[in-house]
Amino acid sequence: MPTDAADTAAAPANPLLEVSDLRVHFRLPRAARRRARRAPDLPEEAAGIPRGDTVKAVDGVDLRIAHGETLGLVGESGCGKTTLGSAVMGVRPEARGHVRYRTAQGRVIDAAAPAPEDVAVYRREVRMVFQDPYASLNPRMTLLQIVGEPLRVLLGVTGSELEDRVAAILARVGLRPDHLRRYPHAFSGGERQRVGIARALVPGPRLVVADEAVSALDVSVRSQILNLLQDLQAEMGLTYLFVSHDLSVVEHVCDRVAVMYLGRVVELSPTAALFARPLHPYTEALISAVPVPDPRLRRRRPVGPPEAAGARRDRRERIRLRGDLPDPSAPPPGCPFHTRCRHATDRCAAEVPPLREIAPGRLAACHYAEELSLAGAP
Ligand SMILES: Nc1ncnc2c1ncn2[C@@H]1O[C@H](COP(=O)(O)OP(=O)(O)OP(=O)(O)O)[C@@H](O)[C@H]1O
Repeated sequence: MPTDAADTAAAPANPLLEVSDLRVHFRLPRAARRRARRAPDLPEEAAGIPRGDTVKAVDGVDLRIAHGETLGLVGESGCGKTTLGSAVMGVRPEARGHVRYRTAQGRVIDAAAPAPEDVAVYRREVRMVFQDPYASLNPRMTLLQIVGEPLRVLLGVTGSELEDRVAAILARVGLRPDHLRRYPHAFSGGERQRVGIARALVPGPRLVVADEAVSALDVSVRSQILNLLQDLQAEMGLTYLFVSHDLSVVEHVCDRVAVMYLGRVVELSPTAALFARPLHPYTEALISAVPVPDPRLRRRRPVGPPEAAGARRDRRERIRLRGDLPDPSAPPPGCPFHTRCRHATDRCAAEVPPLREIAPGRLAACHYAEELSLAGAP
């Protein structure tokens, strides 16, 4: 019998991070609101002009991440992935709800409202790897300054100890430790991303939010960085929230995947199950567009016989999503996906489907998830 998401056994019992009823709503600037009021019945093709006055970038998300797990967060551009990641980092003042993190000492910090003494602990233990290795490194700082800054600011490390620790982490991410005094421009995109990873890991975090961490890299470099992230995870006992629009990458590195659509999680499943048999029509469409896997990527965990997901996907038709992502300031009533869903009925236009447990460990927000899952069985 399906149950509500809040009661489900789909999530780990003692999570490292628990996000509950997280909402990040952005009020649009006044000019955009004026335009919207002047043209309330804009045709769909007049996209780009918001029709509402608020964008619900994240709208009631519940997630739990277990220690040592990699949770993928996927969805089209604009569905709220980055906003959710930044709310987890505690840098979204608009965030409402809870982001509860269990520290190494076993205390719980709410990133949405940390006590003053917890701010530095959170910044040390929860770190971020950014997408763009060019924009995210200050070109006027040396590697020693860039990577050393969190050690200096968060842990008060200085002098030769600072140099030693920076050199050690540079070596660990595959860079030459004697390059301490070089500037970012001397490095390639892949090397810069290694610097970004070193900067994230140097104060000894436990949770890392990787936001499109390999999207800006050449395909050949991408697999090296992903393999590095997986090695570091095993070695340092890291937990990852892995934000990506690239499902082929997510398939290789994640234990579970949360699929977002217009600010909500519409499916949450273990990776192998999600790729073998998606429960939500949106997931099904995203997966049908995934290209053949990159053979250079190591799999984090075996996902069944080699024939499994890839071959099944080859047999599956490519599903073209109708139209673009709706205006996020005026989402459709009922199921937010119904305007693009090939299975939608009148019920979908009227009733919001709750995120509920469809099978053990698997949640979906679709009125017809059970039927679709059976119909889509390979
Ligand atoms: N500061 C902001 N003010 C107003 N709207 C915002 C702001 N930041 C994000 N948004 C809107 O919130 C929605 C979600 O954006 P977000 O960047 O989180 O999506 P995303 O899935 O990460 O997309 P992408 O992959 O393109 O970064 C979008 O409609 C975006 O335009």
